[in-house]
Amino acid sequence: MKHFEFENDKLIVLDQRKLPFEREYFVCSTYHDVYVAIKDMIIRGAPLIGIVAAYGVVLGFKEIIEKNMESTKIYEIINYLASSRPTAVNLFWALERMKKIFEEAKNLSQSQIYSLLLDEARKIEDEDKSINKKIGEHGNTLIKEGANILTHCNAGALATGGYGTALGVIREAHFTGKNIHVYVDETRPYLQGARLTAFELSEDGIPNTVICDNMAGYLMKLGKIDCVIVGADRIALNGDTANKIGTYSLSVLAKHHGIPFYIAAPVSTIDFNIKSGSEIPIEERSEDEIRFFNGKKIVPDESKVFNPAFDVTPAENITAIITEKGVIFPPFEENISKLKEK
Ligand SMILES: CSC[C@@H](O)[C@@H](O)C(=O)COP(=O)(O)O
Repeated sequence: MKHFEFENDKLIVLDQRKLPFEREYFVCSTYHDVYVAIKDMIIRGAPLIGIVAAYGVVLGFKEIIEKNMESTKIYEIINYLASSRPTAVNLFWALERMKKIFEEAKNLSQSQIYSLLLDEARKIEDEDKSINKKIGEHGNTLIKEGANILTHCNAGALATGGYGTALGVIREAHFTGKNIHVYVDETRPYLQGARLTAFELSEDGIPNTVICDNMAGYLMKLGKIDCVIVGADRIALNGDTANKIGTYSLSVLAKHHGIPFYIAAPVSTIDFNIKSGSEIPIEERSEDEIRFFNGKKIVPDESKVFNPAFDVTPAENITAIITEKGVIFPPFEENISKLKEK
């Protein structure tokens, strides 16, 4: 099975908390289950959060029909799903698309509305897969033969409908025979790099080496990194980009060492409503993600912990943004605005 599938009115998702050593599935039969899957990071990654939320709306509407409720109850359900995680704009983008379909269809029968919502969710899923392939192809033009690429977190197939954004570029470079090597930041505290990215790369036979996050600067100094490619959770109009905590530090290191720093993301990750990164809400997650490691307490109780899940990389640290519509270079403000019209 794939890492998620909507079938017979159920959304079945691969439980990413258990990877790489266990393959367990979490079954979402209700929109509340979908909320839990997103909030508890059973699934994660900006594009996948959007896709899964769209199916959450479908399940929500199914419940409306079964319980003889007013169709407009869907607004409440959409708002509830929107409160699952705050940073990845793809969540709000996908919910907005679903809301639009509902509004255009609201005078039809409930079963017709249900079918249209399901069609839209499937469309969001299918589009994402082809978008990632295009991101891969555009990004590959930036990758040199034999490149050593550093990535952070997981912006792979597991974080999207398939293929991945940052890992889409990496896959494309690998499958076009460029002999690349990937350094994978383990990505504390949730370890998306060590658990998920290393797993995906290894499954595809892409040579990779996992490092602790604090080793990246040393590798750059040794001349072992040719470029950095990461995904994004939200990109502001001026190019400021929110991504997994630690991305900002990497961008500073890359700039210091004169290493190109690329963001790979679909246009749906651009928030055309915000001017700069200071407007991006940064999720704070449970202290326990830091206090505990593998179920074992590692921090003294007396110590406080702080667990922001994302940070914002300023546009001036970004060499280019790779999208399905092409590679965007500075001036970002001007070039990102043009994407809206394309
Ligand atoms: C293609 S996924 C891009 C981003 O969503 C990814 O880099 C990231 O930061 C994921 O964070 P997560 O907290 O695991 O959802």
